[in-house]
Amino acid sequence: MRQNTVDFVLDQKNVSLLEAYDKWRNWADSKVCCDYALHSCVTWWSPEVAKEMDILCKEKGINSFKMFLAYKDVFMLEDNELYEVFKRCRELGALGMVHAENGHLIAEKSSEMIQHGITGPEAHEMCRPEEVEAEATNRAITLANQANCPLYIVHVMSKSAAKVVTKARRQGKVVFGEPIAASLGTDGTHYWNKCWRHAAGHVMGPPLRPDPTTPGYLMDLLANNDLQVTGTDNCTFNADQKALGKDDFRKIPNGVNGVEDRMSVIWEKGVHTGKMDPCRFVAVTSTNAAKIFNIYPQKGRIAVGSDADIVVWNPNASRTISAKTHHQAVDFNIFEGMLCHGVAEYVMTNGHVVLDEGQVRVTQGMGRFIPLPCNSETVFSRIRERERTTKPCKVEREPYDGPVAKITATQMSEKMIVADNPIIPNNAEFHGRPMTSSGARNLQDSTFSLSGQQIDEKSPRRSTTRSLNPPGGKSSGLW
Ligand SMILES: NC(=O)NCCC(=O)O
Ligand SMILES: [Zn+2]
Repeated sequence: MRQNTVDFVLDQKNVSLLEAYDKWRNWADSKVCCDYALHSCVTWWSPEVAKEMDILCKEKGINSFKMFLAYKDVFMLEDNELYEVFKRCRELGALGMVHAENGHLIAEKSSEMIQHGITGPEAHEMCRPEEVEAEATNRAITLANQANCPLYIVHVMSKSAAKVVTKARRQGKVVFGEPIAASLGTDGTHYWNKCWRHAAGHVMGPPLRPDPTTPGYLMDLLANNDLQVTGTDNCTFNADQKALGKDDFRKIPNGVNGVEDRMSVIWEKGVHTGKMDPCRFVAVTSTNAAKIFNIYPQKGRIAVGSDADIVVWNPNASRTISAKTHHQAVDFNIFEGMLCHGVAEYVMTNGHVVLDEGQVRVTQGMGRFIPLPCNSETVFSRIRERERTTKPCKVEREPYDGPVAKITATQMSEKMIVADNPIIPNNAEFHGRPMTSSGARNLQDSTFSLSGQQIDEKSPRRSTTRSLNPPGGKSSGLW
């Protein structure tokens, strides 16, 4: 087995993607203790971003871009922007990745929580329940599919979102789902813990789910290839940093640990429970990621010619996870107290032993940046075929040579007036489609509206409203 890492380059909105990339490389290159690669995040859209994506792919070793449907006004893209980014990814042979939550809805519901006086970490989950994740997952899949762009859903946290990914894959969509150590190893009941620090320590987006059967369910899907890869979204904050949100859950920084314990948690909950065999464990922790991110067999395989990044795993040993003994620079561990069967006894990176019977022996800077080439076969072979077979094709026909109506702007606006209705001078509010040529309602339109004023609301004599434009049209119409 082997383990490497891929971090996210995520800077402020409107910062150049190339500058952000350089910043990350400068931070990492002299410090990394194992090989690493990078994903780039796209949090704004412009022709400049499109150009930079090209450079990142062709010259900088980036082959995947993460976009956010959450974090309104900060990182969130609108649907039209996301669609543009997906099209660009497809052109470049890069993988689209999405943080799937409905940012608009979260913003509304967060304010409602505060208005109700619910300011603690439990509100973090309540204002972004499962369906908020599932809706955005479905939307991301739809937009990616329409752009013929392969998609990777990062941090799948709920049964509902996992079901959406599963269904889409069964429909033949090119989508991959990544549950993480957190969603496979623990649950969102912790948000209701009486200790604020404990509850806040679990805050991440999308949140852990209060349904305690969630981790087992996600593991079942992972074992059976409905989900394919495990990540961590490792992003840790100490208690004093989480405390920025002590009076307002919206200010608690999002993120939890995972990278150190990922293998243990997945072995414990996946292999030790009999849900998956050791080969599947290697696939979901290593090989599948290497294939999707196009670095197989250099990584993800133990073979002559592959990098000597090897974990020697003892399935008979056990350990208990604790913040007191972990190696991460954070004072909290979401897996605190979890007994894990299966322990990494030795770890080699590039042929060097870096974990020796539990002792970490690393040298800063010994890892390398590994460029990830575009056009992964695992990801793009189906996409390329679809490009060819699903190209839009026009119908060849003789041009229409009959009469064409002439209509002035005034005539058009007259036609758009609903006569005889004093409170609704212009019915455009209620109709997405124009009136028919005779002035009647377009029957493909609906007068049903989910919100706001209804077309017949407050109408004093609804049943007797006279219509000058009956369905079927007037005989004195335009024609
Ligand atoms: N998942 C999480 O809460 N980490 C912070 C950044 C992100 O949302 O991806
Ligand atoms: Zn995210």
